[in-house]
Amino acid sequence: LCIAETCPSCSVTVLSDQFSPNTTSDVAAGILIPHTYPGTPIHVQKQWFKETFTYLFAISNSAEASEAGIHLVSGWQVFRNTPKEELPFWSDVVLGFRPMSEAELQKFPQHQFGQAFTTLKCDCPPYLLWLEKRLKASGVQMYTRKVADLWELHSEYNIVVNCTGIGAHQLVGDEKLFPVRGQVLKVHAPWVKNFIRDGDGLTYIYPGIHRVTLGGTRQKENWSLFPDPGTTKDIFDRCCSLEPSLRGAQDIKVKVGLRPSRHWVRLQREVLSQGGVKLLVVHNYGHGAGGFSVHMGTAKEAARLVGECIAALQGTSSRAKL
Ligand SMILES: Cc1cc2nc3c(=O)[nH]c(=O)nc-3n(C[C@H](O)[C@H](O)[C@H](O)COP(=O)(O)OP(=O)(O)OC[C@H]3O[C@@H](n4cnc5c(N)ncnc54)[C@H](O)[C@@H]3O)c2cc1C
Ligand SMILES: O=C(O)CCC(=O)C(=O)O
Repeated sequence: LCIAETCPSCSVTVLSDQFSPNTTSDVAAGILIPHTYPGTPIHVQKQWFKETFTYLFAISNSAEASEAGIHLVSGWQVFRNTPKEELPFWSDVVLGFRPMSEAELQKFPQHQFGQAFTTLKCDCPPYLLWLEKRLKASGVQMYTRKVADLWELHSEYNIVVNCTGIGAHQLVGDEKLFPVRGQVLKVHAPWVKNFIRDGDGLTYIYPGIHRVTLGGTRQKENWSLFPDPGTTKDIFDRCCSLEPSLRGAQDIKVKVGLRPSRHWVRLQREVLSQGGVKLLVVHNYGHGAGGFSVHMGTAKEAARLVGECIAALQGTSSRAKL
């Protein structure tokens, strides 16, 4: 979408073996709380987060908000022990970040420190459909197709943007990319209005417009997409210990996704070449546990790299497919 919007002369096609609701992004809780990529400078990560926050905040303040599934949510991140770093790098991007008061902490007898703030939350399946609608309105073509090798696209396209998430492990043989399996529950509990996140990152409760997401697990190198019933019970019990009223939650649905994890998001240009023929590639994958929180910032950077590729192509003769 960023490419279609920033480069109207390009003809953009989306190829994917799965669309919503069958992607990792559909499983995400969709909360805007960044995770840290150890291999990326913090100021860059902050910029990605800020751009994403600003973009979604504008949607949350528009008539599109409910169709796009975006809303503000306030809540608490609680810690059993006071963390070394009391101010995360994103604290001045979210709204109203402050330490929790004694009165608020009384709700969490097992925790001794906490942070209160307001952030954005997205119901990912409606958001993805909303994005698809905007893509189609911009004239973008969408086809179901599994790509076995990027090179197979060279005769049809000048530039390939690789946003395949965990699929890049097989597609480009990236050994630095690994799955971190996450299981979550989506429940009906409309009285839960505030988010609660245990600072260890394992247990969280995120109310959305229609359902509340309860999490979670972080299982490195586990490729299983099958829900585990023992894990479902464990997640439910952990969440009920943070918010006992959840015992009354109904219609529990279980989802599993594989976080496309890497020490840094692979956001770079590459030139593939065979027999003197070149294919320009922009990679944008490896967003791990925080892909939703930085999606617009990284998409803008990917679109900028596509702009560089176009400039390079304009200096050559292979412009026919643009
Ligand atoms: C349980 C869980 C909870 C999460 N919660 C949050 C959260 O609250 N906040 C947050 O910021 N992040 C969260 N995340 C992380 C977030 O979901 C990911 O970072 C993000 O979804 C990655 O998006 P993506 O588009 O790169 O990958 P995907 O959503 O997996 O999309 C990749 C697409 O590429 C297609 N594809 C792959 N290989 C090929 C191929 N060879 N040919 C054609 N198409 C291909 C796939 O079909 C898919 O459509 C969560 C993740 C999980 C698992
Ligand atoms: O970490 C969080 O609190 C949000 C959910 C998430 O990003 C995840 O489970 O990976």
